[in-house]
Amino acid sequence: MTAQILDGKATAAAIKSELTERVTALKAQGVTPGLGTILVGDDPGSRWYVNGKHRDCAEVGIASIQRELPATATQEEIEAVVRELNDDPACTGYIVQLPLPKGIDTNRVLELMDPAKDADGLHPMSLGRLVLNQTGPLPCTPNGIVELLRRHGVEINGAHVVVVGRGITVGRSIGLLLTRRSENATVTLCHTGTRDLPAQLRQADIIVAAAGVPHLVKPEDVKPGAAVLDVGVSRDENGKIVGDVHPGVREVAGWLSPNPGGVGPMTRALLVQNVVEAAERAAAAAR
Ligand SMILES: Nc1nc(=O)c2c([nH]1)NC[C@@H]1CN(c3ccc(C(=O)N[C@@H](CCC(=O)O)C(=O)O)cc3)C=[N+]21
Repeated sequence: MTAQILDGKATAAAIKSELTERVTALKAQGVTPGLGTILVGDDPGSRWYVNGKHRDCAEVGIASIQRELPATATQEEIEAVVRELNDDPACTGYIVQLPLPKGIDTNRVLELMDPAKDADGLHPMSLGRLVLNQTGPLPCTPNGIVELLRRHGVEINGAHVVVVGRGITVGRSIGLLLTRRSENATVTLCHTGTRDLPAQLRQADIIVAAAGVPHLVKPEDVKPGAAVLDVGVSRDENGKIVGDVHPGVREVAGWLSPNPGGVGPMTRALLVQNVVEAAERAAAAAR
C-alpha cells in the first residue's frame, strides 16, 4: 500500500482562492484588510518566511505593512513598533516573527499586541478563547492540519490522534481544536518524557509529528492505513528539509502529508484566513 498524499500546496491554493472572494466583499464595504509583519534581525530563514506571507497576502488582495528592526533592537524599540501597529487602522492583523533575538522578553512583546489583530492565533487572549470555546483567531498550523484532513475526507470524528511534541505553536494547542465537539477526536499528547512512544503511535488513527526530531516516526510504529502529518522541519548538511517522519512510512500509512508541500503551505493559508476574519469582525463591529 502506498499512502495517498495530503496535498498542502493544492489545498492552500484552494483556500486562498476562496479568501480572495471574501476580500473582494470586504473591499466593496470599504474595508481593505492589511497584514503587518514585524521582523527583528537578519536571519535569512525568517526573512524568507515573512516574504512568503506577504506574497500570499498580495495573491488574495490583502495590503502589506512591513516593519524591520536590526538584531540590536531593544525591548522598548520593539514594543514601540507593536504599539504603532496596534494603532494603525490600515493594519487589520499582524504577526511578530519568532524567534526574537536573545535577551528580548518575547511574552511581554506578544502580550502587548491588540488581541483583535492577532494573526497567528497565539496571543494569550486567543489561546484563552480557544479553551473557552469562544470565536477568535485559531493557531495557524493546528487549524491548517484540521483543514487538510477535512478537505481530503479523512475521518476525524471518533479518531484517536497521537500528537508528538509539546511546543506552543502545534503540540500544546492542536488537542484543543481536535477535541471540540465539532471535531470530536480523542487526543494523546506525547513528548520526550513519554515512556514508550512506539506503543502510543501504534494506537493512532492519525499521527501529528511535531517534535522536530528527524525521522522520529518509523514505518513499524504506524498502524496500516493511518493518516500521518509531518510537521517537523529540520535541515540536513545540505540545507534540505528533513521531517519527523521516516520515508518508509509511505508504504504503511493510508495518508501522508509531504514535507515540504504539506503543513507549511497550510499554515500560511490559515494565517491569511485569520487576517480576513479579523477584518470581517472589525467591519461587522463598525456597522
Ligand atoms: N510569529 C510567527 N508565526 C509563524 O507562523 C512562524 C514564525 N513566527 N516563525 C517561524 C515559523 C515557521 N513557519 C513556516 C511557515 C510556512 C512554511 C512553508 O510554507 N514551507 C514550505 C516551503 C519549505 C522550504 O522549502 O523551505 C513547505 O513546507 O512546503 C514553513 C515554515 C511559520 N512560522
